[in-house]
Amino acid sequence: MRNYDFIAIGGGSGGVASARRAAEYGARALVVEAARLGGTCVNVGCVPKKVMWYAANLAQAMRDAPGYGFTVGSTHFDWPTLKARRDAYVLRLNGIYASMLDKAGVDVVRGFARFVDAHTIEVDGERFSAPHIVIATGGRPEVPDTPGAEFGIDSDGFFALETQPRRVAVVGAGYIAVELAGVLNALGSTVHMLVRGPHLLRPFDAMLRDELGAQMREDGVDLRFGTRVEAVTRQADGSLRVACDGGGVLEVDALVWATGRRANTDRLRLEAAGLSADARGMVATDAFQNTGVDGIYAIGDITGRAELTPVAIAAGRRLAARLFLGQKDSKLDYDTIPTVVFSHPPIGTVGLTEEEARACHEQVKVYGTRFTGMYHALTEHRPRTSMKLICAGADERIVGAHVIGEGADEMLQGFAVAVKMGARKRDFDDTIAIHPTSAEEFVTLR
Ligand SMILES: Cc1cc2nc3c(=O)[nH]c(=O)nc-3n(C[C@H](O)[C@H](O)[C@H](O)COP(=O)(O)OP(=O)(O)OC[C@H]3O[C@@H](n4cnc5c(N)ncnc54)[C@H](O)[C@@H]3O)c2cc1C
Ligand SMILES: NC(=O)c1ccc[n+]([C@@H]2O[C@H](COP(=O)([O-])OP(=O)(O)OC[C@H]3O[C@@H](n4cnc5c(N)ncnc54)[C@H](O)[C@@H]3O)[C@@H](O)[C@H]2O)c1
Repeated sequence: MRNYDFIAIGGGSGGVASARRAAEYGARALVVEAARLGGTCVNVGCVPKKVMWYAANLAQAMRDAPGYGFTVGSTHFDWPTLKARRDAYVLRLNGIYASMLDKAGVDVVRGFARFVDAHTIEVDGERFSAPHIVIATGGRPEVPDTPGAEFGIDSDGFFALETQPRRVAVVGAGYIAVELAGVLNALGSTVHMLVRGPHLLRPFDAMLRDELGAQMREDGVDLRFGTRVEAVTRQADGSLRVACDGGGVLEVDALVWATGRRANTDRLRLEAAGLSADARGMVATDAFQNTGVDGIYAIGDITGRAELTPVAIAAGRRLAARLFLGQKDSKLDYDTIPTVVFSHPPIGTVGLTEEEARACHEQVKVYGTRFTGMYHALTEHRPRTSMKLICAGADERIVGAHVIGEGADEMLQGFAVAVKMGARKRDFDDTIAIHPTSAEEFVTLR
């Protein structure tokens, strides 16, 4: 038995961040990781996704270039080259994570952890104990039990693709579905999006989801709402036949299930620690990441709240400060979490949607604008930018800020600080615009 002060099960965003801080505050810390350090974000999430997004933007820039007087010769995009370079980058990051943990004095054990009791885990027959154990095991893609579902791939499979599929069906309407569909479309695949409901990005402000749908359609994505996949079959030539309800049939080279994720808690032997999970494998916590069992905490995706890397990191760091720095009140505020969807065009959003604001505030005022950004004044492809500020109360406190369009991905971080600090509309009005930018519209809305 090896004894520690703190054990993080899972070496992804939350586990690594919490263990590094715990060690910094003097704790003997251990991270147990079953696969590759960095977890979902580094290996099959944010990082490889953003690389693909950049590639897609380059493809678009080459299409825009003639508007600025460039004659672009014939271009060729080689998927295997991009994949090899992307994989090499991710491998470098795995190494950086290992050396960061080493420098911080955190021990790393490679293997799959299971609980023995509330303070003990077992990894490949070896036991480790600690008074404080955080479960940070993240999630994995979930695929529906549609007949022939196994012929499709999930987001992990997307990142493993060795060649670019020429025709693709993407099932789902969440972050992953719109991001992967946008990338594939910009890189030249024919993309069909099969959405069972009436909207993309259901929890988002209606302006964002409607605008994204309209612009994806204009960009050539075949967006089909109210469509369920009934069966997938592989044909003799290797292509897939996708049968939808209502009789629609598609022939594609790949089908990507982007239908949500479930938590990695099913093989952890939670019951040995006196814990249980819900139907999606999520572990309930209080505001301090405490589970129902003393000394066991949960952070990140397995808590089912705002499944984002910075959220897992922030929750882990605050937990470490509470446990080892004496900061008794240290906890993450889950309100007002900004987020970006790396769709084409990208979306930035923070705070309440208009619908949510109207449900919880009596006095709501909405400011908005829709325009073509200057970059696109000269290009043939002319996506628009839409913005919305949602204000509540007599003093017009900004409770929501939403933007879709060129640059939205880099625009919102600073505004999120202002919204979090309780900025009023007049504070935005008092701020001098930065010209010429799209972001300046946020401080000139009337
Ligand atoms: C395609 C995709 C794109 C994304 N893009 C973004 C983005 O742009 N921005 C953003 O903020 N978020 C993004 N996310 C979400 C983000 O990746 C997650 O919110 C984040 O990784 C969660 O961190 P975590 O620590 O909870 O879990 P993870 O990072 O998933 O880490 C969990 C780790 O635990 C390990 N593990 C599991 N069980 C065990 C066990 N029993 N023993 C030992 N180890 C175990 C796993 O191997 C894994 O490495 C994306 C996700 C996906 C899938
Ligand atoms: N840019 C980012 O920050 C980013 C990017 C990707 C993922 N993420 C995080 O990862 C989480 C998971 O992303 P996700 O896209 O897997 O989940 P999601 O919950 O955002 O979307 C799942 C989608 O699948 C649909 N769906 C579920 N079951 C279905 C079925 N049987 N048939 C058809 N459609 C079905 C849902 O209606 C929904 O549209 C996100 O919520 C987000 O927090 C973040």
